[in-house]
Amino acid sequence: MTHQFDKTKLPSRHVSVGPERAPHRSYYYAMGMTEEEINRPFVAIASAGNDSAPCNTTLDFQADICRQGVEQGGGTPRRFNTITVTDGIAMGHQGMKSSLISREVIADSVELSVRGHCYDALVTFAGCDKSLPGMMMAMLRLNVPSIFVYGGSILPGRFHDKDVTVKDVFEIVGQYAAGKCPLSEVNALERVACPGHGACGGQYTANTMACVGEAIGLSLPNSNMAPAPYKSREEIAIAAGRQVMELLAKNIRPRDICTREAFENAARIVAATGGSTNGGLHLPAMANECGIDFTLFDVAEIFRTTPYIADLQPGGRYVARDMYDAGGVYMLMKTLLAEGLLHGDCLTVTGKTLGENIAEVTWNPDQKVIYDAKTPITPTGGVVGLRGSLAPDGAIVKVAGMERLVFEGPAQVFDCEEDCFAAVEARQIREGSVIVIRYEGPKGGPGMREMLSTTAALYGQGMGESVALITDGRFSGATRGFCIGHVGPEAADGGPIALVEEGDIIRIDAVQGTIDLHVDAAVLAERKARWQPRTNDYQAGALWRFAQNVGPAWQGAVTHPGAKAETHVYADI
Ligand SMILES: CC[C@H](C)C(=O)C(=O)O
Ligand SMILES: [Mg+2]
Repeated sequence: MTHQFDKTKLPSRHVSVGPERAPHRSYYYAMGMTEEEINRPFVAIASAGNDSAPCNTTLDFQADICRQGVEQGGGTPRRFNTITVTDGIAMGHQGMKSSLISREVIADSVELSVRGHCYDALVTFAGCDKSLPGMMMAMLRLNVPSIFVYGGSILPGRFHDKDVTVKDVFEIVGQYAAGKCPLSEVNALERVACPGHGACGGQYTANTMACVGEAIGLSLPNSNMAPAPYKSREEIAIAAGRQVMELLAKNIRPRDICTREAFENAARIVAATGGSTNGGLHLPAMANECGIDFTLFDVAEIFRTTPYIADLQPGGRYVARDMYDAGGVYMLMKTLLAEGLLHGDCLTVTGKTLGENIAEVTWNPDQKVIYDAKTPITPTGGVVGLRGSLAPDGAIVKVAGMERLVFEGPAQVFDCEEDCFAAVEARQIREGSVIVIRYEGPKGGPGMREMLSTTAALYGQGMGESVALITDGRFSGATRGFCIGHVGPEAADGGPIALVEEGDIIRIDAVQGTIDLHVDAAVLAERKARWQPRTNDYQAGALWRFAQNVGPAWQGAVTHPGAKAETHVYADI
């Protein structure tokens, strides 16, 4: 329905109302706008569309179509774009240091564009790991009526009669290095693994955060998991435009939706789907935007009591397309709500509660992807938080689909990912080792790299269950094996991980949730006294600036940790 708005009460009055704004209006007339359009609310449509990767290539199309919905609802759409850094292409080299930093840049650039032009509402479109949380962070920071739309997953490729994703390509690199397959096989797979537009096709970071968008209430029900090539994405984009006008009319804002309970719902979905460990970073970062204290430890507490119920890759069998066809996030939430594992009374962008939205979903007993929460794949443990003498500030591990949950072994230590990857390629990693990759934290890297190239190569070599890997860096959503990330305090801050030496015994227990370094306190104190901080290779520019401001991983590795809600709003609303 078309709403009527009193423009003099909206932020956009500063750029469109009164004689002193004649110069501003002349710009709008220059762009072909009518007087009537200038007198309507201005709705920002932020797209992370660009040519960097298939994750982003449909976003501008969807964002353009969203204009129709905004207009139907009585608003004037204003499009703009953000940058992205696409992990699949940034992976395995120094480029990955830009990845997490791009989350902050995306949030900041949406913030600045909305503030600068006094937009009244916001619809965001994103398709890749950091752009999803970056957009949602901006929505929470600005707190104007907003909706988040994911561009959709890629469809799976077919190879030797099996559904494949880019994860398989990362892993075949290890198989090739181990002499287990010819180069022709690698080259054949790389040509078919990604058959078109859309974000990485398993329950990796983009799809995990897309599920979070629905669970936390910032996205329309069952909107995000529709694959990028599906025609229904057009209707979803239009519906988002129309609905944001409803939110503006009803004055429903992201912080009315994203309460602490909503964050708990989102954390449940990460663990229930065996989702990306990045969920343990992005949820605290999003909570920080609205002054809610929801750290890695709060996320871990929810993980501890969440059944693992979605048989999705990388730990399980199915791809994101199958999840959508099975009924999507709302089907998953229906069974969790029935078991009392979700807060049904949280508000969502439909203007109704999560429980009311879920009531409209019928459970599909014929699908095989989503288990009934009464009979889960495993009672807990899609993703697990850890803490102990090696990680007093916590750590995280994905155990979905893993047999072995306790690992003890001698450390093999590397001071950067490249050194470890070279050792993997040269087959110098010893079975039973706990590989340590350090100085890769938020500050130390800087940028807290994801290490899929290394973990997938290990997996591809068949070492997935016979080594463990710990780091103050991160992992991609496609990483599998006993890989522990976000170890804090990070090495650059002189955390215990900086003090580990070759052969030290490390024990990780993902059942108890512990990670310990078995070295005498006196020995550690002596090592600590000798420890010297290092400089990294980035002493200027965006990476340097990030390193100056970034907080610890347990708080989401944000550049303004401990933000207070009241000091952190779009001033004029
Ligand atoms: C395939 C994995 C993807 C590129 C990624 O980085 C993530 O899911 O985090
Ligand atoms: Mg990633």
